[in-house]
Amino acid sequence: MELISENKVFGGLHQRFKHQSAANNCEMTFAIFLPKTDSKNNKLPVLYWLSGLTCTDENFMQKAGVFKYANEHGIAIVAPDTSPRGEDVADDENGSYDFGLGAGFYLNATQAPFAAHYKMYDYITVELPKLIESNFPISDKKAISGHSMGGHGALTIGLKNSHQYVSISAFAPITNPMDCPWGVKAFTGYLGEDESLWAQYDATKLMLEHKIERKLPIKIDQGGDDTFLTEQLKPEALLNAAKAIGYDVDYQLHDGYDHSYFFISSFIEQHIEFHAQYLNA
Ligand SMILES: N[C@@H](CCC(=O)N[C@@H](CSC=O)C(=O)NCC(=O)O)C(=O)O
Repeated sequence: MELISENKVFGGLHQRFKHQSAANNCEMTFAIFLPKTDSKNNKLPVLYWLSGLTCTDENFMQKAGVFKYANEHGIAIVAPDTSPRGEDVADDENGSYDFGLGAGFYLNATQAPFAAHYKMYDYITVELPKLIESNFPISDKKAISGHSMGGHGALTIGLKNSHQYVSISAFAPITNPMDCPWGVKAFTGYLGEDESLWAQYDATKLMLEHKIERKLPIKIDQGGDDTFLTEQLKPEALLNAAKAIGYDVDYQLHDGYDHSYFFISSFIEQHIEFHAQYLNA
C-alpha cells in the first residue's frame, strides 16, 4: 500500500492509499477516515461507503460532511473507487458515464473484455476488508452504505453477505437494475444475456429469491425531486418485494431533494446514527 495523501479533519485522519488489487488485476485507490480515539488498543468498527456513477473515492469524503458524525460515534469509514482503473482496463466504447470506468456496479464481470478487471464484488467483500483489517486498527464489525449505483451495491452485498455486516443503508439506490436502463446496460455488458446471473446482483430479486440468512436492519432515504427516481431507481419495486417476504425496511421519501450530494449531506448524520446503534452495540 502506498499513501497518496493525508489530512487531519475534525480531530481524525483522512488518508488516501493506492495498492495492487489481486481481484481487479490493477492498481486501486481507496480513502479511509480514522476518527480521533484515545484508546491505543481498541479496534474501530467501520462503515464501507459505495459511491455512484462517475465517482471515485473522493466524492463522498469531500462532499458528504460525514467526519463530525463519524468522529462522534467512533466509526471509521472506508470509501473505495467505483471501478477498476488503468490504461489496460476496458471502458464503454463511447466513453459514457454509466458503464465501464467509474461504473463497476459492484459485480464480478463474466464477459470479455471486462472480466479481466471488473471484479468489484470480490474486491469489496473479500480483498478490501482483509487489507483494511490487517493494516489499520479496525475490527471486523462492518456496516455498508452507498448512493445510487453504490446504494445498489450496498443492498446486494449486504443481502448476500448478511453474516459479514451489521446494518445496511442507502441513499437513492438503484433497487431493481434488471428493470432500468442503467442496470440493463451494465448487466448486458458485464454479465451477458443470462438473466439468472443478473438476478444475483438485483436487490429486488434477491429479496424474493435469495435465501437471506439474517434480516439486517435496512434504512433507505430517497429525494422526492430526484430526476432518476421513476426511470432508474424504482424504490417501490424493492419495497413491494420486502413487504412480500415480511422484511421491514425503514424507507423515507423527502420532499424537494434531488439526487446530489446536497441531499446526502442533509441526511448523513441520520445514517451514521443508524449504523452506530449496531456497530457500537
Ligand atoms: N453525469 C450524469 C449523472 C452522474 C451522477 O449523477 N452521478 C451521481 C451518482 S448517479 C448513480 O450512481 C454522483 O454521485 N455524481 C458525483 C457527484 O459528486 O455528484 C448526468 O449528467 O446525468
